[in-house]
Amino acid sequence: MSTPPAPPVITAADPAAFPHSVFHVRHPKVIAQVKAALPYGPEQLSALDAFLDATLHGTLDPLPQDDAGDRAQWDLWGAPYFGRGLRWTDAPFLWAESYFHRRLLSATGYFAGLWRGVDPFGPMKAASLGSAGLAAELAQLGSTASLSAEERDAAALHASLWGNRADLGFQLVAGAPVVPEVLVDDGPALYAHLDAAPGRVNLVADNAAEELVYDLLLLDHLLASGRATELTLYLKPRPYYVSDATPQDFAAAVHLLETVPGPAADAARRLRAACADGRLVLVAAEFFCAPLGFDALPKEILDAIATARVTLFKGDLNYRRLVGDRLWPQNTPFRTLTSYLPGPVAALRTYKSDVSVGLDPETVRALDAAEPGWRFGGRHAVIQFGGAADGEGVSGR
Ligand SMILES: O=P(O)(O)OC[C@H]1O[C@](O)(CO)[C@@H](O)[C@@H]1O
Repeated sequence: MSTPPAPPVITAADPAAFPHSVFHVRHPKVIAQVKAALPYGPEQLSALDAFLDATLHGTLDPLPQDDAGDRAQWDLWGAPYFGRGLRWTDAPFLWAESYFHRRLLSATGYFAGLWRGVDPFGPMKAASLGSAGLAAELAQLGSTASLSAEERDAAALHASLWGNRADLGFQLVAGAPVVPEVLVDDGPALYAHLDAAPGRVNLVADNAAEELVYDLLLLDHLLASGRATELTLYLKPRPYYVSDATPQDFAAAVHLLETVPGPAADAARRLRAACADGRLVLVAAEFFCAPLGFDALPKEILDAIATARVTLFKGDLNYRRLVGDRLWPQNTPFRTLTSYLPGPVAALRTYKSDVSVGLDPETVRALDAAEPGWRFGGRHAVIQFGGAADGEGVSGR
């Protein structure tokens, strides 16, 4: 059994590296967009300005008093960083980005007063869900009827994969749409695994709106084709990372599907029926808004992974939490890094950050030479299937 030591955790401290730009380029845009999205009053607007200033020029301090009830929890999570004169970019990138999004909610008044419970990203999500492009794509779904069964399988998986490019935070800095490239496609192995024995499929969702619509179509495809006997969809209990999907976003996505006659509305009808009879269960787990890797998953989610036929993890952030937010040698096997989980897992991930595993060195060399920055552009993706735990692991995750 090989147990290579874990490489250092990624931080945003290096001004020349990508994570630093998330704090210094992307976050100012996110806050400007939030300020413009809703008619906030002076209190929220100045809290947002002060918060941005603190993340750019200040040091890490405890959560302000608000009504969320998680201050003691954050004091524990933040103990290594709070009150030590550390800049936001000095803490682990995964931790600091998560704390950024938690503090952003406080600044908008999400936990108390008039703006309590109002999603600061709601208008952006609604615009994405209501886009003419998405409506046109959904109206064309009937054209997949002419595809072979294998092509339909691949189409459902790849639509869910590339739906991840529609992450609204990412679009603030992404360039024009580009030709996508899948570097690893374990889709056929994943379907073969499900064909060998159907069972419950868990999907850990990422973004709302367009991405969630295609995730729902994938779940419907798995249920309708008999691969999944039951489904569990993991959502965020509250807004997080700009466009992450909440139960309210789930309802909005089902509603949109219902409005497009044909295959989209048919899928919505089946999904509603599955919700009604308990074959599709939604879970909005607090853990998914925690600044932690999945090696800290609580027992109930680990049990759900152990008893599922497969658990699908969507998107870049879930990928970082799954394999560990570290600069792994890129040929480290995905299976090795996910073997700490008690059941089969697969990742559907477009590249939006440094972490990269499961690639052969020749592919990496060619990508680095042809397109420096390929790991941040959202043009490359992987579908990686980890199979069941095989006892191989990495120390120090
Ligand atoms: O919505 P996704 O695919 O999880 O992407 C979120 C990603 O965007 C970033 O915030 C910036 O690229 C990453 O740090 C994060 O992992």
